[in-house]
Amino acid sequence: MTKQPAIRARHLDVSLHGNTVLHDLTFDVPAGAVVGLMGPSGCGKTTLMRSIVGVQRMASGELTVLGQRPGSAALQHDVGYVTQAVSVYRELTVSQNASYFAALQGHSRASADRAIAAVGLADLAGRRVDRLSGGQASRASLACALIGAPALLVLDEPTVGLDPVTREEIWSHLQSVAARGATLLVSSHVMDEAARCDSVLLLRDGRLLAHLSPAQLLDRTAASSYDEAFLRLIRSGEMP
Ligand SMILES: Nc1ncnc2c1ncn2[C@@H]1O[C@H](COP(=O)(O)OP(=O)(O)OP(=O)(O)O)[C@@H](O)[C@H]1O
Repeated sequence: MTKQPAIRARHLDVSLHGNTVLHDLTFDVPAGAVVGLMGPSGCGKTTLMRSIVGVQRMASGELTVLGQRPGSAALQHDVGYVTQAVSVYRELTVSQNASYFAALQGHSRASADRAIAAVGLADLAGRRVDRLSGGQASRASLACALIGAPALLVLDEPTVGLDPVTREEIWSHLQSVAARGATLLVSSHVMDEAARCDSVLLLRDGRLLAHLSPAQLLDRTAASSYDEAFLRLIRSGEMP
């Protein structure tokens, strides 16, 4: 039996203040996959993520998340979302933040501790977020989204502005979350991060250019790097 996709979009249009910013998007994110969401600044990545987590109204088309309407009460504990900005309380410690988010969702202190350990912050659990580095603070946000082991994690540029070593660490945490069976949708500007994903959704000007595996991306564009592959796709504007 084929599992239902974690995210299913059909002819999805989304408008912001009268401007259509997502046009006719049709794609599936398979359950258990790590899917990258990539495209130039302003192409609509954040808007698509906000639609998926149910904080952005769609104009037309269909969008289902774990078989439900985005943002429905049934999904409350099943979807984790990490925005671009660090979304934890800076004046609280990592542990206080995680315990607070756990309590809000009716989860135990132990689940908060597990989430902190899962992002490698156990040693810094007692430190205030405003006394952490940027990468550590990003991991603190990620820990809060991991509490309760949501089935779908939507992460808006979790590695933006981070050095390659910290990016590697974050990806290794994400990969261990995926290994547990969660579905991950992760946006990024760094095309090399396509290699970390099972497949990549490429957006340009609010339209889906392609949904390919990393190997297909290189093959079909005859490019030697993900940057080059992406530029070729963007410039051709055509499905490979
Ligand atoms: N409040 C708004 N009203 C009208 N248009 C908006 C509004 N907010 C964003 N937009 C436009 O919607 C488009 C998509 O924006 P979005 O933030 O989703 O892009 P993005 O791909 O996430 O960009 P970035 O990579 O820079 O974060 C952009 O062209 C932006 O100018």
